[in-house]
Amino acid sequence: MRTAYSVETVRVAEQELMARLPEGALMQRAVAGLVAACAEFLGRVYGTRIVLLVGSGDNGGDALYAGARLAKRGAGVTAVLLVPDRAHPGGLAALLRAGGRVVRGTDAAEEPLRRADLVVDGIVGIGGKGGLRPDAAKLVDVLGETRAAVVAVDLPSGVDADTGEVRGAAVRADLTVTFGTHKPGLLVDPAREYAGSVRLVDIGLALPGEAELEALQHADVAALLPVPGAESDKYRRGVVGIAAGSSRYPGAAVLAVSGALRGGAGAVRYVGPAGDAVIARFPETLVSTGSPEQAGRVQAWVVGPGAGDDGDVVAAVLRAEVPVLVDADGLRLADRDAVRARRAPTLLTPHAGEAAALLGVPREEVEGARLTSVRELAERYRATVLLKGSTTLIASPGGGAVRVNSTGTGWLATAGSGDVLSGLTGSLLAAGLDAPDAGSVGAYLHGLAGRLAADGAPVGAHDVAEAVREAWRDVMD
Ligand SMILES: NC(=O)C1=CN([C@@H]2O[C@H](COP(=O)(O)OP(=O)(O)OC[C@H]3O[C@@H](n4cnc5c(N)ncnc54)[C@H](O)[C@@H]3O)[C@@H](O)[C@H]2O)[C@@H](O)CC1
Ligand SMILES: [K+]
Repeated sequence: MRTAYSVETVRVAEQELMARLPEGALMQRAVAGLVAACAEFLGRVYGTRIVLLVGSGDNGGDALYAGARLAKRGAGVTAVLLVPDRAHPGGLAALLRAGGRVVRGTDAAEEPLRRADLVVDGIVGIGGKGGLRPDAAKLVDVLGETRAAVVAVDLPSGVDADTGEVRGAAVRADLTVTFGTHKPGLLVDPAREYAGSVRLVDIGLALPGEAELEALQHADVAALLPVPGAESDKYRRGVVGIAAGSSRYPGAAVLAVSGALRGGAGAVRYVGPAGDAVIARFPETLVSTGSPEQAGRVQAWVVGPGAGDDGDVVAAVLRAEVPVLVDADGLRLADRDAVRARRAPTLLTPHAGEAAALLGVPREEVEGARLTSVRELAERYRATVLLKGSTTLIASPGGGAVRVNSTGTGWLATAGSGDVLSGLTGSLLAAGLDAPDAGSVGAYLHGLAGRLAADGAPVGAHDVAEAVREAWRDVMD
């Protein structure tokens, strides 16, 4: 499991560790990792031109000490001091001793930046408050006009470490070298995109059990996937009910069923007006035309994909005392109080546009503040919420770690892809996974399937559904 901790938690852990170590030792651990990453990034240090962007805190101190070590290895190092009289004194002295040079202010930065092989961004780290100040923002603009490679220290300056929000100018890094733990912003868009690839340097922080964010890895998913035992029959493996599709959108039903068949449940029931289309494609589906109550036993329901305006079906499914996944049209039709009153788990799976409609805010607001939005929705609906997107987030009511999925690919932004995810995830619910696990395992497999199916070329949703089995095998390998 990859985890990320909030700034507040990092600060506490740092204090505890610093109290036990000689002064400056922690920073030197961070610096050693930063130097190694820069050297590896450059390939060869001797003769390269490196520019340090140095703010007024310890983030700038890291950059200065790293610059000093790189200068000793033969790099030409220039530090741009944003606030010259507040640059880290020890770091600055070390750089000057090692033969580095210093320029002051943004205007003087232009020429060295244009000639740099590598820029080290030490403007601000976890001490950053609000958007970058005007002189720092100007420096970031100047940097943006150059083609230099950028290594960010701890975080790309200008992104919000705790939320992943980016308000105004921020450094776009090729590599971020982060210390002690990932910060939430490094795993959540839009900030994640500014970080480039991320390298974690262990500085020995002791972190608490519960993280702010958790990202499942292959081994975590493998441990959660339902595997039939010798005693299994279809009911023990779980039966998932799909109430989806309409005469106008029969395809949504077919795709949701295609996802459900690959999610590990023992059988798939379909209820709705698209039964003929479903049975033609998947004859193993148990199809009925009545209401969800009459469909027979299920261990979980999926409702909403392509449902059009059939609010009665959504209401009927919400009355069922089994886990329910609500997607697409179902989100619009679901009564909030009915969702809040449910005793069995509910999983809502909006994309940013649907989440925005539920929250009554513009879509851009959800896209810019994904973590805040998903938490807010989970509280308002007292349900687990899976917010789809380039970094899918899964939050449950009452706080606790938010799951983040990073297997996704831009190729998944294709019609019907969400229907496959809802069927797949509903099947995992029926197989007995709890809502956060079903959501995060579903998103993981779906993202991986999307990557495997796409392999660098466009895909349709049915390709993604078909690749779920390959993704499953890949995880179990
Ligand atoms: N505390 C520790 O034990 C360690 C800290 N380390 C480094 O220290 C950093 C944290 O250092 P600090 O607490 O000094 O904080 P930072 O250096 O991240 O930022 C604080 C400084 O930036 C300025 N600032 C704040 N918001 C700004 C904004 N929006 N625009 C421009 N300037 C802004 C403040 O005036 C302050 O001087 C970490 O990110 C990491 O790089 C590492 O050396 C590892 C050890
Ligand atoms: K930084």
